[in-house]
Amino acid sequence: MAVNELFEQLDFVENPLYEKIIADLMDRQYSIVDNFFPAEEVVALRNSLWEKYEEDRFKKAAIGNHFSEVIEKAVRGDFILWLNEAGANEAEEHFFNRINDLIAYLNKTCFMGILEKEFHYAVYPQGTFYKRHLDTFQNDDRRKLSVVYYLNEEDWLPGYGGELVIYPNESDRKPVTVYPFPGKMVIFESQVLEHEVKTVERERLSITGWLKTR
Ligand SMILES: O=C(O)CCC(=O)C(=O)O
Ligand SMILES: [Fe+2]
Repeated sequence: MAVNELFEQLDFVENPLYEKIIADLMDRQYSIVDNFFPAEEVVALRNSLWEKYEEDRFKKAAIGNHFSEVIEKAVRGDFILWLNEAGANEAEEHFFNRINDLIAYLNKTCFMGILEKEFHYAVYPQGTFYKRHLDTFQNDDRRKLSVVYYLNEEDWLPGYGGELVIYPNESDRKPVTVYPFPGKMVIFESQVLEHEVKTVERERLSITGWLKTR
């Protein structure tokens, strides 16, 4: 039986966007998608972030259990709030629907074995950054794919800083600079690619998360 016939039998619908993400990941361990969600969903998520931020629910992000606050501040300066899928509001529910759809696709087509996920909002106040690191530094080797989704205002400019810089593994490939424009999603292999967030000149908003194996 031809593969396409098999997929038809499994009620499989090929998704060109997901196929591009998969091809990018196989080729260079990261993928950048400019409009993963419709613009109104970005606005809804940004409003949801602000609401919770103003309720004082965000905490200074840590880098593990064994570091002092001083060291942590020299490594990363963002404030985070973990999302709870069970208690998601409407905007977050849309977000999780799309993420779950992507996970189902990855598991079906690539046998990635993603069984868990975790996501947090992040706010980088002016002057903060996140030094070069690997997302598995907390000894969480179940983190397979890192997902970053930017919620900045529509008028975000490159000069505001806060670029994500990804360092490819192959020494012949140059670092990749990603501007955190609203609606942009970056997916990369957590165990492979080091990256950093450059100093921000404006408050920088995002959702960051991980797709995890057992
Ligand atoms: O916000 C970004 O662009 C990356 C964030 C990051 O590297 C992290 O939270 O581990
Ligand atoms: Fe990271």
